[in-house]
Amino acid sequence: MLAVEGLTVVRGQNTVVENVSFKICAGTDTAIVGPNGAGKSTLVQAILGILPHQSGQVQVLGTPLSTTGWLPMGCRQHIAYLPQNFLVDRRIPVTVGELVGLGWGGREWEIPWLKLPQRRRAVHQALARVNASHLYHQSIGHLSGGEIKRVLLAYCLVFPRRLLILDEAPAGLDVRGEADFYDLLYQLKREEDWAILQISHDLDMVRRHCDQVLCLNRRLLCQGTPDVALAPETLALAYGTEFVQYRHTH
Ligand SMILES: Nc1ncnc2c1ncn2[C@@H]1O[C@H](COP(=O)(O)OP(=O)(O)OP(=O)(O)O)[C@@H](O)[C@H]1O
Repeated sequence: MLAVEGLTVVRGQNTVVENVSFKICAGTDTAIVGPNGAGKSTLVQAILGILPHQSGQVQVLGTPLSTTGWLPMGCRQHIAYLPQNFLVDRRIPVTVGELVGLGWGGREWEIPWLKLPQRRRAVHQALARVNASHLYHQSIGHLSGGEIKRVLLAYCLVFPRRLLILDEAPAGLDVRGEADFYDLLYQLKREEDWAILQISHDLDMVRRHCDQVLCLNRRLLCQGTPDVALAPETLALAYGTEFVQYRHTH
């Protein structure tokens, strides 16, 4: 689904991601962990083509991403991305139904109203999956932080895609919302074969839910199953020995 080979990304004067290589397959959930400033968001943004990369290769579904971040539309539409923060002018007069509907679209150019009933049905289904049907007519300016997260997730799900990239996605969700969120991710990977790549600081969640872990601190320190990649030695490399001792004594 995604192949990254020797990826290096420079921001300003600094190399913040260096020579990173990994692959992710359909039907799996991969976590990127590492301390603040480790380059996790930068790595994801380079994979998405939001940031250019200086060297290395990224292939999405076998199609190469250019160094400037260009990917053919037919391939890009298989990727859904939920960012860490969603900054929007709350005065924009857009309803939840309209926002989620923007994520629905076919490959080719179409007359917008041609498939209106299909789009409406898809929007309702996506909102139902994230328990947000009641927000359909709500203006996006009136949503709480957790509600915005649910609506953005519906935006990702409204069209069938294959790769879901999440940057600390459940932050802001309540306890029930978080549990539902991980159930939904499990469903997407098991029943619909989505590949999931998620940045997380919640190591316990990563142990419970993820199949593969990438431990990053500018370079990839370790990759493997949670048991391997979150072993005390790797955590000590990433976060320092004091942190690992602290976790052991609590
Ligand atoms: N716009 C920018 N220009 C230059 N350097 C930047 C920019 N944004 C981030 N950086 C630097 O890039 C490095 C990696 O940042 P990044 O946001 O990718 O880390 P992160 O692992 O996602 O951190 P966190 O866990 O805190 O979200 C940091 O040293 C940061 O200061």
